[in-house]
Amino acid sequence: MSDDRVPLVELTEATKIYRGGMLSKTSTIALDHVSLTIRGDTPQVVSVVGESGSGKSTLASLLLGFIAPTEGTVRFQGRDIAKLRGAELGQFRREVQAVFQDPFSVFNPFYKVDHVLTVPIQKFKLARSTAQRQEMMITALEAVGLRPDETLGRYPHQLSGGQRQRVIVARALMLKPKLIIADEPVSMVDASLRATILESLRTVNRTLNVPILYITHDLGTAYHVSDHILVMYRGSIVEAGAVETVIDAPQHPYTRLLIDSIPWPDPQQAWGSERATASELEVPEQHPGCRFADRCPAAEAHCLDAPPPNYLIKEGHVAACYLYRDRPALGGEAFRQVLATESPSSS
Ligand SMILES: Nc1ncnc2c1ncn2[C@@H]1O[C@H](COP(=O)(O)OP(=O)(O)OP(=O)(O)O)[C@@H](O)[C@H]1O
Repeated sequence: MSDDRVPLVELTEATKIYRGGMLSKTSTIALDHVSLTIRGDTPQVVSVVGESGSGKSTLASLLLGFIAPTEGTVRFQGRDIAKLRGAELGQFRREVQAVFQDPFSVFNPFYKVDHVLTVPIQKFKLARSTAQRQEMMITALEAVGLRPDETLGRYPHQLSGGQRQRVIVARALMLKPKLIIADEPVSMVDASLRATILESLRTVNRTLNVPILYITHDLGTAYHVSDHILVMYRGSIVEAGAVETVIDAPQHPYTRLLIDSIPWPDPQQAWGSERATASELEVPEQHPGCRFADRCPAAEAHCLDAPPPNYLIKEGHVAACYLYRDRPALGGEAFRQVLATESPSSS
């Protein structure tokens, strides 16, 4: 039995360092002491946004248990996922479902699309009869807005990219997951199909109360589908809060840069490549302070001394920037609690 008081997911000071190979001495800090809570009792869509290389996919891989943190822990329903084995690991694999960027890679071109649905039904022994199996597939396909008679019995190439991706959402749905991690799920499909896929994820979130972590570099779609947003920059969460608050009143200079660089209202615009006009400050290549200092128009000498803590801008909204040093600084646990607060738009 799950206990609603135990957070669904708890990331505590998670750091991931990728070491270089045999011939390389370099290492990359892909995630730097990230703390995060996702609650199961108030299911939300939480977007993780940031430019390429900011650590979004590393965060997804940690939460899916594909990689282990170099430091810190990732807990699912109170259990350290690095220690799950046997039946517990199997249950975790069923309860945390992934929807990835490229739906085509999940399909075997020689099998009808039914195959991606029947395999998990058999693997997790979800149906007792062929009729029940068929009914499960039909219900799941309908839940994501697909017509079963136009989907089942076809080969992958006979479906559009958007339909294929919705089959993957249907598959995730059949397993009755407790969390869906969608890593760039619409970046490889036509703009015209993106809305339907995101809509199907939103329907799953709303009707089945499944929290969704939506990873994207596209601020436009994040704005439309999510309740909360986490903005990442070089391995750290630099701003977090309810999506309307963060987008309408961004506080961190990096978030402002990103929002200013989008030619709204085009939601397909990739973002993050623009450079801010940095301050006059001389920023050495190595320093222990804010990682955004070299691009930040507001950087001052003290920004280089130590990484900025998370300052509470207002209830449910935090930014890691010394511009707000007169506000309360939150430790890891308090920061996690802020992120776990119910958003006004969820009910
Ligand atoms: N397996 C790996 N080995 C070494 N370095 C890696 C590995 N995976 C990711 N990195 C590095 O870690 C950093 C974060 O990468 P990550 O893929 O998590 O970022 P991202 O925000 O998802 O980027 P994108 O939007 O381009 O997918 C990058 O500097 C990347 O080069």
